[in-house]
Amino acid sequence: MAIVLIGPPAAGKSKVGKKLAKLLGKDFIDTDAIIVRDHGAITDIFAEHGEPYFRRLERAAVLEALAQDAIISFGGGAVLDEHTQQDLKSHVVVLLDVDADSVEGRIKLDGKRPLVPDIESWKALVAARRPLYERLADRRVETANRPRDQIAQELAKWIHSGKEFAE
Ligand SMILES: Nc1ncnc2c1ncn2[C@@H]1O[C@H](COP(=O)(O)OP(=O)(O)OP(=O)(O)O)[C@@H](O)[C@H]1O
Ligand SMILES: O=C(O)C1=C[C@@H](O)[C@@H](O)[C@H](O)C1
Ligand SMILES: [Mg+2]
Repeated sequence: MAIVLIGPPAAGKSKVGKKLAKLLGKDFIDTDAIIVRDHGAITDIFAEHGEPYFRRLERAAVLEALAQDAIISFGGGAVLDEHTQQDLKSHVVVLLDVDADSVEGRIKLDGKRPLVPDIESWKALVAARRPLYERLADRRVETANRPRDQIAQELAKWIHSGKEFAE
């Protein structure tokens, strides 16, 4: 069984996932990184082939990742796939959440997300996805104004306690 981090773009899934894996002594897998490894930069894939093609590559990356007993950070939209939604039922799913005001600075920093070039598009995209993120998650963690180390430690404690199986 894997521990899967889902949530809005720039919520901190990749950064926190890496730290959590280290704390738990598990492998870390990032579905965006699998796609980049096999197919090149995400912005290029979107520009050359469009979103539906990207989502097919993403579904393959999700399958590769979920086959392993690891900490897995999903790309922000990986949960849109209905097969992936079904698959997540047999894994521990954590929603890393963040509000628009707190994410604004993070988004501006890199400009690497083709679907969220600015904060207005982030808001619209996250509003549309929020019910899905919340439905799939076993636990929700607020990341605004909290250091990544603290978030990773809180999650590691929760996993160690075994409570994720009872809740
Ligand atoms: N708790 C935090 N506090 C402040 N900044 C953060 C925090 N978590 C992440 N960041 C910053 O936000 C940016 C996005 O983080 P990260 O890449 O981990 O997000 P993500 O959820 O994986 O996004 P994506 O959906 O695009 O993969 C990075 O610049 C990171 O340094
Ligand atoms: O939220 C999204 O749909 C995306 C988030 C990123 O992690 C990448 O997977 C890509 O930019 C798409
Ligand atoms: Mg990421």
